[in-house]
Amino acid sequence: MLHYVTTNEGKVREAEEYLDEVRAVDFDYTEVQADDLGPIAARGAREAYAHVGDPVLVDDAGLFVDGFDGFPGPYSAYVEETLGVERVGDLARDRAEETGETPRAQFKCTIAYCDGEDFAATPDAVDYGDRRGHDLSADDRATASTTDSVVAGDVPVKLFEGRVRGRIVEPRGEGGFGYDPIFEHDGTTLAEMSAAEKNAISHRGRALATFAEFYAER
Ligand SMILES: O=c1[nH]c(=O)c2ncn([C@@H]3O[C@H](COP(=O)(O)OP(=O)(O)OP(=O)(O)O)[C@@H](O)[C@H]3O)c2[nH]1
Repeated sequence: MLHYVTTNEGKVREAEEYLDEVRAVDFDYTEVQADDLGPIAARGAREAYAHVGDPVLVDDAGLFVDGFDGFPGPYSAYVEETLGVERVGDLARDRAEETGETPRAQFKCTIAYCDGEDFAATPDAVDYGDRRGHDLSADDRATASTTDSVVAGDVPVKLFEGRVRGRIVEPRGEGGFGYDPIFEHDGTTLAEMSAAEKNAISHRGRALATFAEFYAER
C-alpha cells in the first residue's frame, strides 16, 4: 500500500484522483531549510519511509513569485500562516505595479517517492503543454520532470516535479486550497476550477501524472 504523507487534506484529495490505492498518513516530517523543494521532499521521504516502513510519497509545494525572485517558494506554508494569502497577493501586485510588469508566478510541486529500493534510469523531462487544448504562450505552460536523489549511503528517493505558470490576481473562487484564489492560469483562478480542471494543468497534477506512469511499471 502506498502512503501519502502529509498534514494537508487538499493535497490528499488531489492525489486520490491519480492513485487508486493510497492511504493518507498525517505525519509531520522534519522540513529542512533549503531554497528549493527537492531536498526538502527527499529528506522528508526518507524520514517518512523510516517511520511508516511501507512505500511513501511526500509532497512539497510552493508559490514562486517572479517579482520576489521566487519568494515565498519553500516558505509558502509559513508565509500563508503569517501574512496570509490576500496580503501576499497584494504585495505581489504592488511590486509589479512599481516595476511596470505583469505580476507573474509559478507553482511548483515536488513529489518524493521512497520504497527502500534502487531505481532504474529516469525518463526524460515531459512537456505537458496545456491539456485543455488552448493555444498558450510559454508563460502559461505546465511541465513535469523527474530526477533521482541519491547521495552515497542514503536510501534512494525518486523525485517528480510539476510546475505551472500564471498571474497573481485579486482573490476569486471558492475551490482548491492555499493560494489557489490568487493564482490565475489562462484566465481562470485555480480556485474557480473544478478539481479535475485544476489537476489537468496544476503543478501537483503534472507531478502526480508522471509519478502514476512510473508507479504503474514499478
Ligand atoms: O494554492 C495552492 N494550491 C496548491 O495546489 C498548493 N499546494 C501547496 N500550496 C501551498 O503551498 C504551501 C505548501 O507547503 P508544504 O508543501 O510545506 O505543505 P503543508 O505544510 O501544507 O503540508 P505538508 O504536506 O508539509 O504536511 C502551503 O501554504 C499550501 O497551502 C498550494 N497552494
